[in-house]
Amino acid sequence: MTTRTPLMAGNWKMNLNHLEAIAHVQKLAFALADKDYDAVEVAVLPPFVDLRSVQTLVDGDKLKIKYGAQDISAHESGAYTGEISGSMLAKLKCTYVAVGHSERRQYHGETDELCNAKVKAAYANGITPILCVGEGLDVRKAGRQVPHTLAQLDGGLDGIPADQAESIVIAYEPVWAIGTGEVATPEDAQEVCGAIRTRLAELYSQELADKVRIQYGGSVKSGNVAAIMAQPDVDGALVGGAALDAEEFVKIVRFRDQ
Ligand SMILES: O=C(CO)COP(=O)(O)O
Repeated sequence: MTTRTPLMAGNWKMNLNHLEAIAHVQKLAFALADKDYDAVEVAVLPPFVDLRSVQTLVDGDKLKIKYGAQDISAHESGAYTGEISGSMLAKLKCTYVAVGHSERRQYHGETDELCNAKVKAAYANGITPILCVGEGLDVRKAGRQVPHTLAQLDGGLDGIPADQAESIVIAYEPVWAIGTGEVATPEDAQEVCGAIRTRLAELYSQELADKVRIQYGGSVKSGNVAAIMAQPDVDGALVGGAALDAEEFVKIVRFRDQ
């Protein structure tokens, strides 16, 4: 069985301007020690306008913290007002990019087809996608969370070859648990994360499925992270609100101490 390094990523959403971003990353850098980075990969996903500042700080001080964007254009360049291309993100040395976050699907009508194009755009530029999947409350109430989430997974991975898919990160984020304070139980998280890994094995191979990191996201805090991380198929967390508080995020990174 492959050991997967947990990935704790803070999705800042539309919070923290570039000055606040610098202060926040400095706080994380000050608090986190080499042993934290040995045990866990730590990443932040700031707004686009912060990325240059974060890059300058991380490069200048040789910080071990990784960073990435919250979205990517499906297009490489051209007349797409307001969009940011994968090559621009690669130039800023982004390691990760979130694709298909439920807020993008909900407020910007992003379909599985578009998410798939964005996954391809990320790989074309050497950036690792964090493909976000998960069901809304109506689907959960109907007990259809597994088929719904797996359909999003299939759609996002369509045509992605194994040599790319083996590095993908999947974030299972049940929409009803995002920003609501209502966290999925560890068993809820495991049910769907386990089903995602089984599907990856069907689509590719067991060996590949064992390598892929599957995060849980939705009201993760220092008080609930340990129980969620104890699940066999949960390999990290995609943290929203709690990632805006540096001390709290550091506690989440140190989930084994909680
Ligand atoms: O959407 C999320 C991370 O991408 C989760 O947000 P919260 O942690 O604020 O619920």
